[in-house]
Amino acid sequence: MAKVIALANQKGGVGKTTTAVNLGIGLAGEGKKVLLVDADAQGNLTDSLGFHEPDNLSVSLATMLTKAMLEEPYDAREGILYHYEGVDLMPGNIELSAIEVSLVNTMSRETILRSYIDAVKADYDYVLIDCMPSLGMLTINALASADSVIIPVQAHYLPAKGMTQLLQTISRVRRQINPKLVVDGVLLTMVDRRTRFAKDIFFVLRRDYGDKLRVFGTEIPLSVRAAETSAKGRSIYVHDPNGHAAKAYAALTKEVQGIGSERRHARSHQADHSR
Ligand SMILES: Nc1ncnc2c1ncn2[C@@H]1O[C@H](COP(=O)(O)OP(=O)(O)OP(=O)(O)O)[C@@H](O)[C@H]1O
Ligand SMILES: [Mg+2]
Repeated sequence: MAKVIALANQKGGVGKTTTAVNLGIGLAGEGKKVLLVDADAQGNLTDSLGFHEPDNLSVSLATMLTKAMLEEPYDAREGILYHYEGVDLMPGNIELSAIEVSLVNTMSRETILRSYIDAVKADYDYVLIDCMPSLGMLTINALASADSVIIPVQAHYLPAKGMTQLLQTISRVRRQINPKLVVDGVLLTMVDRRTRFAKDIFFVLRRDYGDKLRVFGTEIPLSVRAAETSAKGRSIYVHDPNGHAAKAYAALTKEVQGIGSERRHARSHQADHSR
């Protein structure tokens, strides 16, 4: 059964979509079966993988969520696209903004996306959900569907109120809808080695949120090459395989795979102690 990871931060332009692409394709490169879900009405993830409207998008996440809301039986595999670098994609587009509105007046409005993810996740090792930059209904749905959250943070902005609000939302979803939800960590993105910002942010996160909020050991460097990939419809591993950004995303891929085993390890230790 897949591990479902939401990439979430209501702040825009922090690297959620770029991380979904390059972590997803990184995991596929490690032999994992990966589904990327574009839960953003901007459809950036879909575009970045080279699927442009209106060619391929007669069925999108909005179609599936509409069916789930109507409680109609549907084929959950319908509309899943395949990218040649080895990942599947459930595309998203502007129709998701209408879904965001209609969810508000729907029964089980927080768990509509979960019913879709539950219907497809048996086929995958990882499902990555690329969230939109808001804490609206679709992001709540993504958090309700996920096992864990990765929070990309742009290294040259000090995370202020926004981070507290995001963590509170995550806690609320955990309490009310999805008790298993954990934060895998904060991922520093667009790190410029010529400045100290990344170190300052690390310090502020530690000071304000303590050791409980893990910060990934891997930092994603500021890289023009990484920024170019979205227009090319491919990952950093193909676009600039020997560059810093490709190395960083490969390291992140390893780190993310390690998290599952770390937790299993911790649990089996606990079990040992409780015997
Ligand atoms: N490591 C990087 N170095 C330089 N530019 C980057 C890097 N990662 C992403 N970018 C660029 O920064 C912009 C924002 O990245 P991205 O779209 O991944 O963020 P996002 O959090 O998904 O944004 P949104 O909130 O709008 O969905 C894009 O133009 C992207 O190409
Ligand atoms: Mg995005």
